[in-house]
Amino acid sequence: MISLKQLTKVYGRGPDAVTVLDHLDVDVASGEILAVVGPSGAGKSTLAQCINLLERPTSGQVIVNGEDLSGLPEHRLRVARRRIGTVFQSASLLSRRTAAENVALPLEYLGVTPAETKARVAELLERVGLSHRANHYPFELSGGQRQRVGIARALALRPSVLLSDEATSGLDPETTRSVVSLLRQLRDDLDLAVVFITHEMDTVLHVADSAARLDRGRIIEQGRLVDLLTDHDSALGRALQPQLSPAEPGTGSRAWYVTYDSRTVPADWLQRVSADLGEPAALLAATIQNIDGTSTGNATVGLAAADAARVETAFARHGLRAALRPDATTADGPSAPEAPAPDDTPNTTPKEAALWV
Ligand SMILES: Nc1ncnc2c1ncn2[C@@H]1O[C@H](COP(=O)(O)OP(=O)(O)OP(=O)(O)O)[C@@H](O)[C@H]1O
Repeated sequence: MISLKQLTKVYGRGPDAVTVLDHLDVDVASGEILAVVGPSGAGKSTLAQCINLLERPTSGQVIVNGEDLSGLPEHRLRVARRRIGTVFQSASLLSRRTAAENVALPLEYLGVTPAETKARVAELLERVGLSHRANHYPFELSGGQRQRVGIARALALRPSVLLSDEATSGLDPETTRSVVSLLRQLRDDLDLAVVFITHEMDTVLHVADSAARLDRGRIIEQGRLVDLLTDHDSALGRALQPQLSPAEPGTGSRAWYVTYDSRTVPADWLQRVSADLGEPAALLAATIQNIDGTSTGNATVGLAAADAARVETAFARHGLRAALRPDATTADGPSAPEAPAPDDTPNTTPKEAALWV
């Protein structure tokens, strides 16, 4: 388990001081994946660096399994850092080392015997499905395979926390899905607490158990994914919904943007709403997914009914929230907030080396 308590990072001093992280409180339990999302400049990279203590927080605590790591002196920090494995964007593998030699790196720094290292590396590569690529160099591996090597390396010292810093950014959707499914598998098999930092909102639905939105250094909303997605008033929940381009509602009909607002929306809600209103309902766009056994999603529905209050009531009766779309041809619902814009992804820095030394 990892807890951040009042975590604060201020760069500069006096009138030049910039508060980049502002009293963050976050808990991630063992066996849980928390996605941290936020627009460019929100403080995601700084948060990642404070979690693995490449940067010292200005104040507040980083507590792993009950021990506060933030105040440790440098010589003890090296050992403490082993509890947090980090996977970076594009894995940052050493190009002159094979996959196996890259995974071995943290073990070599630790002085593990060659025989033990060999056995552990073989076990780790098998866990990430790359035993057959052990002797390949990074340039001989696909992007997804390189990330798997990065994950294996991050797990080498048996951490209880895995920090994924934009680890799927830049990967194609299919590779992202396979990396995400590996992370979920590892979460379960190793009971890891995973902090998954990303600017890719659509990945969050596939990977996370819970999500937090960081904006200008503050956590402005956080919660279990299923709670966020079934709460119409959650801006983060709505931002996490896939955005669709609905079909035209047809002459005489208007388009309604509908979100799941309850955990108990019946599967046949469209027929029910249609029956309640006494008119056919046209499905113009819909995305529905199962999160923790609960159906959530959004839809655009075309209806001829003129009485808006009556339509809203008909949807509300089945646990849905409906609002008229201002323009049926636009892709976003009327109250759907803008998802954070994709932004430049951070580059890895030589500082990372400190994680293995
Ligand atoms: N060493 C530093 N000194 C001063 N300000 C910094 C430093 N590092 C980051 N910042 C500032 O902190 C803020 C957050 O930066 P950070 O890189 O953590 O955001 P981010 O959410 O990761 O953004 P992006 O997704 O674009 O990488 C920015 O305004 C940035 O200019």
